[in-house]
Amino acid sequence: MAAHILAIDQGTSATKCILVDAAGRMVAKATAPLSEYLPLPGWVEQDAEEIWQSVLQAVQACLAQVSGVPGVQVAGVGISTQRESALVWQRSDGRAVTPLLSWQDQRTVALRDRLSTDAVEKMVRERSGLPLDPMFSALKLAWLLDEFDPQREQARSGNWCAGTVDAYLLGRLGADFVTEVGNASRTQLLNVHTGDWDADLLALFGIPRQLLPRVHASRGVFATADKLHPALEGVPVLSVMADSHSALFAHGGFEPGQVKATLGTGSSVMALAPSGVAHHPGMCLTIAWDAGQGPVLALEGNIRAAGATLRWLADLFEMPLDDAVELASRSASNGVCLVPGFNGLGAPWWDTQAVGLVSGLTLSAGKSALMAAGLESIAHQVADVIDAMDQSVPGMRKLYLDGGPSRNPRLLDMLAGYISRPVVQCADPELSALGVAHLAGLQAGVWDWAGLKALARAQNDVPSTLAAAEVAASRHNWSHAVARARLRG
Ligand SMILES: O=P(O)(O)OC[C@H](O)CO
Repeated sequence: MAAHILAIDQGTSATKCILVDAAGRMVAKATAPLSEYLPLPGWVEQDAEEIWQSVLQAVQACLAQVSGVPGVQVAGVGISTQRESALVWQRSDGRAVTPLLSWQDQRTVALRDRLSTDAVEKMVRERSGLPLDPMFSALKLAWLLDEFDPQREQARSGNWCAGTVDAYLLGRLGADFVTEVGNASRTQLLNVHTGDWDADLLALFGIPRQLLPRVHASRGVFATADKLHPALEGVPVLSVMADSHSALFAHGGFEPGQVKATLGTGSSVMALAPSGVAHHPGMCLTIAWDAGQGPVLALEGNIRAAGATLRWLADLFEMPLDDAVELASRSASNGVCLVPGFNGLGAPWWDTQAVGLVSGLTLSAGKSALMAAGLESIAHQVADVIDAMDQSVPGMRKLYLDGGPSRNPRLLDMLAGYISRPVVQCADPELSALGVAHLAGLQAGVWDWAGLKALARAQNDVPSTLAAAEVAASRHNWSHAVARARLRG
C-alpha cells in the first residue's frame, strides 16, 4: 500500500479536494461549487452548512475517482481554508448561529470609521500587523455579536464559539476548539509578535476571550477524518493552513526573495518577511505558518477584486464567464481603464472610500475594451503591490503564480511586462490544496524537509512580449485612473 495525502481547499467560490501520492503528484481532484449571498450592497455572506456539505461532496467525488484502485492508502488529511471570513457557532453541535460574513463583506465600514483614530490605527497595525479594515475578522465578529448577542451573554457563557472557517470545520469534525495560527493572524485579534490573542485588541473590538479558540501550530494531530467519508475512518487530520499561505508553501517559497501571487476571487501577493527590514505601509505583516519551528512571518498585499472583476463583467454583459475571459484576452482596452474599487481598494492603498471607476471612454469603446480593461486591472493591481513589495523584500527575480487566472497567457504577458520580470506558471494552479498536502505529508512522515523541498515543481518561466513604451503608457494611464478613484469630493 502506498501512502497518499488527501487535501481539502475550502475556498470562496468552491471547495476542492485533491489526492497526492508519495511523489507529490496529484492523482485525483474534485470540486464542489459554493454560493455567495449579497443581501444588501457591500454585504457578502455564505452559509456555513453549505460550506460543510461542499467539503463532504468534494471529498466524496475525489475518493470516488480512486475507488477500487489498488495500493491507495490515505495516511493523512490536510485542510486549507479561505481566510478572514468569520462566523459564530454552537459549541454543543458545531452548528452555525450566524451567517458567515465573507472576507469581501464591507458592512463594517461605519464601525471601522467610528473606532478609527491615529492612536488606534497605530496600535492595531503594530499588534496585528494589519491595517484597521473591514476585510479582517475582528470587525465582522464585533458586528455579529452586536446583532446576535448585544450584551455578550452567550459570548461569555461558553456556549458559543467564534472564529474562521478552519476552526468551524475542525469543530464539525469533532476536534478540540482550536484555530491554526496563520488563519488566526488574519483575524486582527492576534498579536503577530507573540502568536496569541491580544487583550487590547479583544477589548477594542468587544470580543470576549472565551469565545475564541486556542491557537494551534499548522501541523499536529487535529482530529480524525471519520466524519468526512467512511474510507477515512481513523485517518488523522495532520495539517491546517490558510489558503494563500498554503500556496506559498507549495511553491517552495521558503526564502524571502521568493514572491508568489495567488489569483482567485481576489489576489494575494506574499513572501516570507526578511528580518530587520522596515516594510512598506501598504503591506500586511502576517504569520505564514508554524510548521514545527515556531511561527514564520510573511509580508502580504491583498487585492480585493481579481477574478471577481471578470465575473462582474460577465454578469453585466450577460455572458458565460469563459466567453467573457476569452473576449478580454483577445481585445485591446484602447486607453480604457477599469479600477475595480467595488469595495474600496486593498493593498497597497487600503482605501475604503475609493470607488469603482471606468476612465478613458470614447464613443468607440464597447464591450471588448471594457473586458480587456478588466483583465488589465488584475495585472496592474499586482504590479502596484510588487512595487511596494520591492521596497520591503529585496532580491525578487521572478513572480510565482497560482490560481485559475494564472492559466491565461495574455494576463501573464501583461504581468511580466508591468513588473519587468518573468512570471512563473505552475503545471497545476491548485496550489492552496497542494501546500497543505505537503505539510500533512511532512507530519505523516511521507517525506522529510529535504524530500519536501526536492519534490518536483513543474514550472515554466514566462517573459513578456510587451514593448517598454507600451508598458510605460499603460502604467501611466492606470496610475491616473487610480488617483481619480481615490479622489475625495
Ligand atoms: O477563496 P479564495 O481562494 O479567493 O481566497 C480567499 C482569501 O483567503 C481571502 O483572503
